[in-house]
Amino acid sequence: MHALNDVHQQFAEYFGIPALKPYAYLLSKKLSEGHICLHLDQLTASADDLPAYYHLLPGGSQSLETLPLVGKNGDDRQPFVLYQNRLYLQRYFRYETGFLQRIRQFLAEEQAQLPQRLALLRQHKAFISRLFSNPGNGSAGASEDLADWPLAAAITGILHNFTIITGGPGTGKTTTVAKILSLLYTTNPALKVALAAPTGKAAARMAESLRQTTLPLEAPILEKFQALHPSTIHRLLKPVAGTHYFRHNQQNPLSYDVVIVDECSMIDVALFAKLLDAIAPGTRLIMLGDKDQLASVEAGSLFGDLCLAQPILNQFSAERLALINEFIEDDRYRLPESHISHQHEHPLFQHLVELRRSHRFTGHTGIGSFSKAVIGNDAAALQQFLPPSRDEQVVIDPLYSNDLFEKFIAGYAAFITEKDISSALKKMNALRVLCAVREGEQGLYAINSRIEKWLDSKKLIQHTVPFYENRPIILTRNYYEHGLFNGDTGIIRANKQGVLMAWFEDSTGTLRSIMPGYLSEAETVFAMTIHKSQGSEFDEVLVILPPIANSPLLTRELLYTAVTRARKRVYLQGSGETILEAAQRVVERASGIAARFQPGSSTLIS
Ligand SMILES: Nc1ncnc2c1ncn2[C@@H]1O[C@H](COP(=O)(O)OP(=O)(O)OP(=O)(O)O)[C@@H](O)[C@H]1O
Repeated sequence: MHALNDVHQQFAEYFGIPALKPYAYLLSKKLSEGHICLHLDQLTASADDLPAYYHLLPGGSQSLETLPLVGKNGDDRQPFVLYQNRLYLQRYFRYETGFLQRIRQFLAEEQAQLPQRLALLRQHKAFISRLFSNPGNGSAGASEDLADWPLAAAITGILHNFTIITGGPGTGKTTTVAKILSLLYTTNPALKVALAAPTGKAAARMAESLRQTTLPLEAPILEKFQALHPSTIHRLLKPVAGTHYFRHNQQNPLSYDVVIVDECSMIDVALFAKLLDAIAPGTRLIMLGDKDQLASVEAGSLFGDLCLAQPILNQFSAERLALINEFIEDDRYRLPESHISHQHEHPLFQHLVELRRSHRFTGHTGIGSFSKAVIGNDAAALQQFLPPSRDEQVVIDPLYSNDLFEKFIAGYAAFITEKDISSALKKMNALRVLCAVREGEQGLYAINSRIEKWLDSKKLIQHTVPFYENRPIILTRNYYEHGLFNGDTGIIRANKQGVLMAWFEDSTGTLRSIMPGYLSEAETVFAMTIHKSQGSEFDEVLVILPPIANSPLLTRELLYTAVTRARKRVYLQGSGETILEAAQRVVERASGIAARFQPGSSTLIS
């Protein structure tokens, strides 16, 4: 008898079926690593994770079908489901199936609307051409892809009920949404629009950038933009207290005409399934995100999976390409014919557009080039940034210089010495230290405490009580009762009565305070994990990588996400070797999304 000191083993043993145990063990392990299922045709690779006392079935994965507790199509209510050579837990299979079914419903529902929407587009041709008259001078990278992808994305969003717009930082996703909304508001001033994102910060950022639009719009439309209210996905769906359910679901869908969801790469499979469930397929759903970013901490990388479900992005039928080009007056920005595809069978064909020109990172140096080199695993380009590089925006420090660290954290004095709380919050969010891991010398806990000690030594803080004055905090769970959400950042400051309170800004920029004692789950946020930094941006970041070679945690997505949090400058403490290794390491999360979307494959369970 082996000691049950491993949760995956406990899970495997629970079902008491010897032949099932190794599969249950591997599945449990995969789920803990963010996969939705276990790929049975990749078992040889996973078998290394199996303890020596478990043995896979000699007859291969086919023999799994004969085992009790393994259902074949999800309808037989067994704890495990075997489908298209993937083993799922029933719950995850249902989420994945529900997600795919719902997308199919959106795609089916929009068909009847297309002729009318096409007519609407043509009717407003002058307006659209004016909005898109300037595709900008952003950096398209080495390929110099000048095509006006934002216009292609906008036309996609206007024609369809289901649209995905993916792109790196500053590629114009929000601006494109502003343009889509401008047209939709023009044609229907009573349009009901919901803006949501997985974190309050990301939702607020999207709303703020929509409100600050510089598009040449008429006053009534600008007023509509001012009235847009962002919310987290949780708040939009209205959680039922004490359960995992939401008040909005298939029986009680949200009553909006358009739902826009940003930072979709952060949404896990369960929340994605519930979100789609709560949106009636007659609604226009526009999902924004960066397919190259880290996936959710929980299971699933559905946004990335959807983006990768088709082998080539930005392909259109000849007819659609010609339609888009009708709106582009300048020949240089027209979509070239090389983007015509005759393979129209994929259900997501023409529903997904990748924006490729960054308006934030222009030119060929700095954060834009570095992040492209990370995503492209371009070792030669990455090497250019290693010392003695003198790049203005990307500074790599393999020696973990104390001087650099202290100079960076000295920047925190700006918010600490700022009297006005709103301004202090803004200054606090102008820079951030990002850690790849929580434990160890370069981990979150040690770095936060090192920063606190240094600031204490400079008399900038007095770290005598847990909620000391000027402690920056991040919430690690939702506090619905206080309208505060996981990922919200605040600051401890005294109120007029001299009582130390936690201060937060809501999505409209209004300050609110709460007794810190209510916030049982809050962490110090001089430094935060790269995972938690998703959905936020800072002028400057200091990324601290652990000095260990071959860490499975250091992946391309992690490094890319960290670097692209910075708007102006990124400092990276870590060796060149660690950076090159991270750029090489891609973690693909197992799911059935791409396979179940293949033409001819049945998405639906029988
Ligand atoms: N066609 C354009 N020409 C010039 N500037 C543009 C254009 N489109 C967007 N921008 C500017 O580029 C910046 C980034 O645009 P936007 O916020 O829409 O990008 P995003 O992809 O949503 O970025 P984020 O990664 O922050 O979500 C904004 O300042 C915006 O005004």
